[in-house]
Amino acid sequence: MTARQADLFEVPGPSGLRTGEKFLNANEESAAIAAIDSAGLEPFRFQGWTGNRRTTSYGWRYDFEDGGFARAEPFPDWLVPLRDRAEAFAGLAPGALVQALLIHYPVGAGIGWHRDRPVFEEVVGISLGAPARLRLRHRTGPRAFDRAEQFLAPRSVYLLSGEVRHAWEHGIAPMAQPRWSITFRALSALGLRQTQNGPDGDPRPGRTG
Ligand SMILES: O=C(O)CCC(=O)C(=O)O
Ligand SMILES: [Fe+2]
Repeated sequence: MTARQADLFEVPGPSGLRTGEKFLNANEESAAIAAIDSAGLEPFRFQGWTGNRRTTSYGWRYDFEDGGFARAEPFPDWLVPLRDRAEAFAGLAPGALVQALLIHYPVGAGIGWHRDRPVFEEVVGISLGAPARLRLRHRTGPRAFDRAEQFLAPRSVYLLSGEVRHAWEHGIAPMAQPRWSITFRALSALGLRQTQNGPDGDPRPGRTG
């Protein structure tokens, strides 16, 4: 897949946001949901608080309990072709998306306002199951925000880069139907430094994922 396909388009709002519908077909979506469901996801934990969504990471993981950034299990085989397609969609070099996060949002779960951690640069998400709205906001004053919203069709892909990734926050309101997502991330310059100078002297993250 390339970014030049007819069903990919630039969306209005903050720059750096791009979406593509029909990134997966219905069979691929079912297979991906089944693979996520059997991947041993665990409730997301943040400083003693437990969220409703369930997650697991590959390649690298960011531990929100201890603030640590560490190697995780390598990508499972089923994820590698999706990672390759996500890189092509985003115009990234093969192997750039070194981290994958699987999320299952049961009914009533969402994700609060946040920016992804600064160890990461480009973020490429695949949306599965219920249609969702990616809410976006950018602070313009002490209590004022610019707001935007991006509809995420099932089986679609989105890229967060540049302005929307760095200057805007994103979140998804709790939903009435279950949703699953696959988020791939590239390392930022900070992430590359941290992975080069880790406590165990790890070299740069492997290019095989
Ligand atoms: O489920 C999604 O598509 C968004 C996930 C997300 O924003 C994150 O994990 O940082
Ligand atoms: Fe995020």
